Amino acid sequence: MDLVLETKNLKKEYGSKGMVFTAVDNIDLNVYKGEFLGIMGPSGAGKTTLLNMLSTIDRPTSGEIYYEGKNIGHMKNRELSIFRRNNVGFIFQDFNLLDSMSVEDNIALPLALSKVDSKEIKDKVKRLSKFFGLDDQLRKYPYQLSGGQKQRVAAARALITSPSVVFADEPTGALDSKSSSELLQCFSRMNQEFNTTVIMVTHDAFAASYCKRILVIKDGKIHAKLDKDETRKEFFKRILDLLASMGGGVDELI
Ligand SMILES: Nc1ncnc2c1ncn2[C@@H]1O[C@H](COP(=O)(O)OP(=O)(O)OP(=O)(O)O)[C@@H](O)[C@H]1O
Repeated sequence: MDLVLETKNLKKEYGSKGMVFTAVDNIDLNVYKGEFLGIMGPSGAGKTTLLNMLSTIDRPTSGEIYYEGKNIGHMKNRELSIFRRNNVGFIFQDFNLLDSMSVEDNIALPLALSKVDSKEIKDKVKRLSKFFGLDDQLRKYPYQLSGGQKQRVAAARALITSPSVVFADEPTGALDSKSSSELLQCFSRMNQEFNTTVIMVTHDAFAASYCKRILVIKDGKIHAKLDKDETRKEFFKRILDLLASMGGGVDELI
């Protein structure tokens, strides 16, 4: 399997002398092409801090991050922002769509910013909107969509640059259970059909059960790892069992 993302001794500290708090504590991680990786853990465990460093939004205090073997720590801010635009897709809990733009323009935005040929943009928007069941929504504006539709627009936008990795931070957090299931099925399909690598932070064991592998983070460290080698329902039960066995501080995850 091809290694897409690798970290070595990844650390993030907040504060200054005498008052240092370690949010992510020496994490070593390998993520392979086509993985659907879930990151779980109690509130304050360091999940978002880890995700922000992996997705290049934030820089580590120490340690290394390699994308397809390339150390991104040496990149200057401008180079890093171009790298991010071309290699990383984002899906946030609150969608982050631009209200003044149509669905079509929201999906196309990352390519429009990269000055890609308009025919190529149209073709890609068409293909992805079909995949996400949004063909009839392209002329609408975000306020005219349901939460589930908005999140599928965000997913299409995240995929349009064919990124190495798509990061999703609590993508089902603002959705009802039916929309959550639909979105997670889309994630599984995009993972299978496009071989997209997805890294998703979630509190929700049901959402996590769609992943192929789960890391549970606690106090900034990897506390447990789970690989899916059974049906989704059986995996869901195993996740619940693990979280229950962890006891204090993880009740909120269940
Ligand atoms: N900018 C910051 N300055 C200081 N401390 C921070 C900062 N950002 C995060 N922290 C602390 O780092 C720890 C990890 O935060 P993080 O947001 O990564 O946790 P999380 O696992 O994503 O939590 P949640 O599930 O509640 O979103 C927390 O104790 C938090 O208070």
